[in-house]
Amino acid sequence: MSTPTNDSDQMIRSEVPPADPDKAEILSDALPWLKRYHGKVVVVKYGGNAMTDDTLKRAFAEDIAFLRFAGFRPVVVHGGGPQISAMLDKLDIKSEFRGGLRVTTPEAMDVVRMVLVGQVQRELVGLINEHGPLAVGLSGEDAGLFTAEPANTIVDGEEVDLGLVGEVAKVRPEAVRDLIEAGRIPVVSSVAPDVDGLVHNVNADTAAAALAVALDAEKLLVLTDVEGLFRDWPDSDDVIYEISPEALADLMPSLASGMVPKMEACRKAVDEGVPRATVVDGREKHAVLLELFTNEGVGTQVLPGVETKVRKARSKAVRK
Ligand SMILES: Nc1ncnc2c1ncn2[C@@H]1O[C@H](COP(=O)(O)OP(=O)(O)O)[C@@H](O)[C@H]1O
Ligand SMILES: CC(=O)N[C@@H](CCC(=O)OP(=O)(O)O)C(=O)O
Repeated sequence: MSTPTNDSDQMIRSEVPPADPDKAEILSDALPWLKRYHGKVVVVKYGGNAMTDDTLKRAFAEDIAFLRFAGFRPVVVHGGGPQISAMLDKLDIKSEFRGGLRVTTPEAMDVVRMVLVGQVQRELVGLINEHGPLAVGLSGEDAGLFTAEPANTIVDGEEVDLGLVGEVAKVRPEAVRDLIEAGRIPVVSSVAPDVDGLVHNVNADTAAAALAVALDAEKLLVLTDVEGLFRDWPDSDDVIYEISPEALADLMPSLASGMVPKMEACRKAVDEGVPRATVVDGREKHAVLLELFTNEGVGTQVLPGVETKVRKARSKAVRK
């Protein structure tokens, strides 16, 4: 029997790529953000328009699992406006939006609840749970999480009756806290009963803001399908990237459609103690990681005591 003279003669040689110092740099740049958010609650609102693409949906679920494994305490509040509209169309039930909110009849409310809780929430929970037994779905109806009161909205100076649309009058966040403490990721649908048990349709941005306040979240992160808040929408390509709640309050009357409840939610969250609320473009893959782990803010950030800052949009605003 011959003895090999050199061990390496019997080794399998494979191609190993050289170490890439740029990757180490990216990881090490994340350190300040890991320190800031370690153990902190971050409420992420996932908008219906940013959840229409399967690849983006999977990347979003991956990002949320990543946050959890990185020591954050993520809580997801999801929307589903386009999915509700598609189902209402299929069932031939008319629906219209006023001031960015869906006028909701009792018939439409059944569909809203079915789509949000039974369809959109289930899908998100499933996608997150591909990364471990993490996500648990609940709605404003569970364990008294939200109590709704009828929402009033003024459009063009007139009060509009929105039917079964609710504002969040009260939050009992204990059920969500229990899940967080157990290491789970709560995934919350924005339907909520009023004091008499009548279920209302709550805009998901509004619900996310109320929950962020009640949980003392470090941040409210809102995903949408635009680069951020455009100034003079849709006629300019200026995106506001930093604004105070007071400056935003002045701007509110000039905002349109879905941006109305969204920016009002961010304003209210910061006004009521959440240190920052940010709207980011959910069409960008891994938008959550980019926003939370890099210096480059990718959207519009609402935080106290700042001057309004504007940048040029990467692409022109498109009217939907
Ligand atoms: N000033 C503005 N800046 C950006 N988008 C605006 C503005 N005003 C109205 N919008 C519209 O608001 C939409 C976002 O609201 P919405 O469709 O409700 O989002 P989501 O489904 O993500 O909650 C944008 O796609 C855009 O069409
Ligand atoms: C009152 C109201 O408008 N409720 C919303 C609830 C879903 C939602 O907010 O979804 P997005 O985040 O995708 O817009 C609706 O019926 O469409």
